[in-house]
Amino acid sequence: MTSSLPPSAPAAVRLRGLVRRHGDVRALDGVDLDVAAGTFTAVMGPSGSGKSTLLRCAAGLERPDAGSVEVAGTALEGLSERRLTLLRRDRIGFVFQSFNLLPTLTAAQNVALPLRLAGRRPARGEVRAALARVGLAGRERHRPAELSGGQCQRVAVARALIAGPAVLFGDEPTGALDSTTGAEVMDMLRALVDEEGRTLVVVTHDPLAAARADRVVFLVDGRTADEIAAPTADGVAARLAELRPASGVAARPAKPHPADGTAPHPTAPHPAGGDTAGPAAPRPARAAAGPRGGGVPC
Ligand SMILES: Nc1ncnc2c1ncn2[C@@H]1O[C@H](COP(=O)(O)OP(=O)(O)OP(=O)(O)O)[C@@H](O)[C@H]1O
Repeated sequence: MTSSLPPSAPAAVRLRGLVRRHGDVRALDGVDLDVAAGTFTAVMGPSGSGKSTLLRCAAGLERPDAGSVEVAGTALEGLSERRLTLLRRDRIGFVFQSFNLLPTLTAAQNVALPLRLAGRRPARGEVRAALARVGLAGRERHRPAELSGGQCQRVAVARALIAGPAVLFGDEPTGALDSTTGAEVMDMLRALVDEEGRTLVVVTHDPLAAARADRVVFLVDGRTADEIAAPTADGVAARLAELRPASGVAARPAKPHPADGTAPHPTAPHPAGGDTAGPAAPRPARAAAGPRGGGVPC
């Protein structure tokens, strides 16, 4: 199934025939997807259906084995590692389930980091305004350990947006938060689209979170299986239940992750998905200590 836009609509992200293999597993098996600028897309699907892989390929964190990725009109294939790194730094924002803030830096220093890495000194008030925009006015000097989980994710969002990316990707950005805090973060993300015309693509397992999006795209076995426009939580949950294997077991093996000790995932903090060291980025901490509420430090 192809999820495309009318020919006139500008695409912030355009994926064509995306294939990504991990050994024998085809994590992505020919995905076509267009994301219109200024819209909020949620990506859902059973465990192992390829959601994170899709996001990482679209954001230039992983190279697909076949197919093409275009972000804001720039084709990613064929870019050197250096050009890809610069594109990620300047045009792509990424937030992870596990926040990935640098613990020794204040909120303001974390947010300023992508600009510093680009050799730019933040303009006066720029970082303060970015933090205010995500509801953290007055928290500039707090370190991550002095912030709640929801506040940490807000810092991560401010950091991902500070360079003015064309697209903000989020891999289960509320997955480590309790439901109330997660809902507040999703509302904030929704407001970024409505009030600032940002473009968001977010992987989530939560139908309530997905209902904040303009559209939900469902992946099954590495392919787009369906999509719902103007989603409701009930509609999303019902479709998801239909798409899940009857046994309730993941159709394909769940990915290895650090908690299993089965794969050496990199753990270095990754500012705004645009590190200078290359495409590696930490995978989300799936087996985190549990949901984090408003008052629990990150
Ligand atoms: N680094 C990797 N090494 C080996 N296999 C991988 C790797 N990353 C993903 N896979 C495999 O690719 C498939 C898709 O994984 P992916 O993480 O994209 O799925 P997902 O839909 O995000 O899953 P979940 O909802 O559980 O996070 C899975 O079968 C997974 O085991």
